[in-house]
Amino acid sequence: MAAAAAAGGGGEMVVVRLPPLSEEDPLFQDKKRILDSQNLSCLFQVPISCVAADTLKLLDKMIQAARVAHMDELELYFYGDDDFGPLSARNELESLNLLLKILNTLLLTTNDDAKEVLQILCDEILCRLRTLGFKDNGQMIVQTQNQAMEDSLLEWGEQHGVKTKLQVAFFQGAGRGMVASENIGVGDIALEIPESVIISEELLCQSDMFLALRYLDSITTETILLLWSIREWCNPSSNFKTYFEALPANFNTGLSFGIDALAALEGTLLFDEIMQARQHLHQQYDELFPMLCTNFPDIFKQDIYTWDNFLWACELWYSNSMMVVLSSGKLTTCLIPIAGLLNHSVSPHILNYGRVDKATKSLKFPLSRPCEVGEQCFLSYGKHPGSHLVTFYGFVPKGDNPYDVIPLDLDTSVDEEDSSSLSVILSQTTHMVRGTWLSRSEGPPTYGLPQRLVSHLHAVLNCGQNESTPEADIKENDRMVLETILSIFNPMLEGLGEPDDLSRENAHWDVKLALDYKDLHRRIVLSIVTSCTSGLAILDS
Ligand SMILES: C[S@@+](CC[C@H](N)C(=O)[O-])C[C@H]1O[C@@H](n2cnc3c(N)ncnc32)[C@H](O)[C@@H]1O
Repeated sequence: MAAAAAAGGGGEMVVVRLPPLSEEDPLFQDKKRILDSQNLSCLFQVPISCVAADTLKLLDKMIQAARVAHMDELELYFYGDDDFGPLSARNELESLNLLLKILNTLLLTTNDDAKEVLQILCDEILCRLRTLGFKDNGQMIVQTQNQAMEDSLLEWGEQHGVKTKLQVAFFQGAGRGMVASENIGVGDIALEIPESVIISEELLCQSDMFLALRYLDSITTETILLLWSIREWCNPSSNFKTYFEALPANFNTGLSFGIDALAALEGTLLFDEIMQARQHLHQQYDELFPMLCTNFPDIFKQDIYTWDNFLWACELWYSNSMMVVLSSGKLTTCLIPIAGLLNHSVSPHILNYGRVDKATKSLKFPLSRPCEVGEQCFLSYGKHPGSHLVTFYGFVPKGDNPYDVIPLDLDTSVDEEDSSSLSVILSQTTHMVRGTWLSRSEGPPTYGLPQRLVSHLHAVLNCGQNESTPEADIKENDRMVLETILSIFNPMLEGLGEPDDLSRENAHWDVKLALDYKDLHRRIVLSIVTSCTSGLAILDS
């Protein structure tokens, strides 16, 4: 989707054209409906003589259109008709960066008068990008620590062609992270890693392990890579010795939770997620060992391929790997020395990365929002809910995570004599909630709850209504919906019990993390209960 743009009629207008919505996008129809309902198109004519305030009003419209274009499924689900955004930090970053790219391209080709108005737009976008995440830095406290390992890793990287504007620092509760060693602007490359130091299956191809196992159907290349990394970790003459030496001895993810932490999670979905993941890994280990040690004793030494080392490698790959398109065009899971020191944020600096530049044969990490000297530079690990981050990464991120949702398994058995619009609502069977503090509306008709969920319950509870429905009936219908939601979430809240601050102070890392996650879960459930209760109070008043 290339951005098209041109200078318009007689030099009086600048035409800013957003890429049209793709019909291939599964959300195309929904996005088009929203754009139409907001009277937005992909084409904006900015008068060159516009006063600054009018120019900024036009920019607001452009940003709204870009937000809709970048909506994902979750944002669409929680979208309310009168919600113009911002929808999430990710969406905002994508939208503002798209516009900046289009405007910067226009700046290269337009005349001086047009440049002035374009510059006003660019400056405003940069200003908005600067405000998107100031909170991150203050929330992580820098610690002073011996960083000999990290210094060696950076030196090794430099010798192998790594270029960086970042350095390593230690943060309480997050281990190592990377901070900007100079001011880094939007679009600047914070880190550049040569493909030759990326650990991927392409590196593995020539190894004795790969040659021995490649014909075994039951073992995937990813598993061989994981087994290879265990051996390299223990190999003092590995080409990646400096990288493996600088890795943590323990990853402390949910996969290593002890019995007390698991007990603390009872009543949450995370308990099931961790148990299933652990069971899967145990099963995988039991299928591989001791079989491989018996069949390939020269390659698989028993003392190296222990369950503990296997779990360490699984945690390494889950918490440190990235999906990258290599110069060969292959999309594959990789370990990337030095880039693996970047921590995650829901409002990251680096959002778009993951394709090796064929010209330079390097993987570049450009900034989507500026990072000032001394500020921690964050990456996005992806659109993950807290439960996934605890299980596979071992932390709950700070700030509002829009992917923290509670799925609802609603009984949708209703009479089939419904109208077509009703069937559309009912066919949407996957419903969910998230913290209602993320919602912009509190009162009727949705009371801070997702519009799609409320419409679904209206349909299921047979409270079809239209413009001529008397107010008393509308209120009664709303009451039924709110009471139904309360009947789901009140028992959930009771099941979660009270927060337990005392036992947390001296608790082990895993119990603390489990309790942090439970607090988050409780906060979401409580917000639903509170919104429903306030809604019922509004209906009573
Ligand atoms: C790719 S590594 C990042 C470097 C890591 N901090 C280290 O010291 O090696 C991913 C791990 O960093 C930690 N981490 C990343 N982002 C974090 C955050 N926002 N808060 C707390 N810990 C974080 C988690 O332990 C996660 O498993």
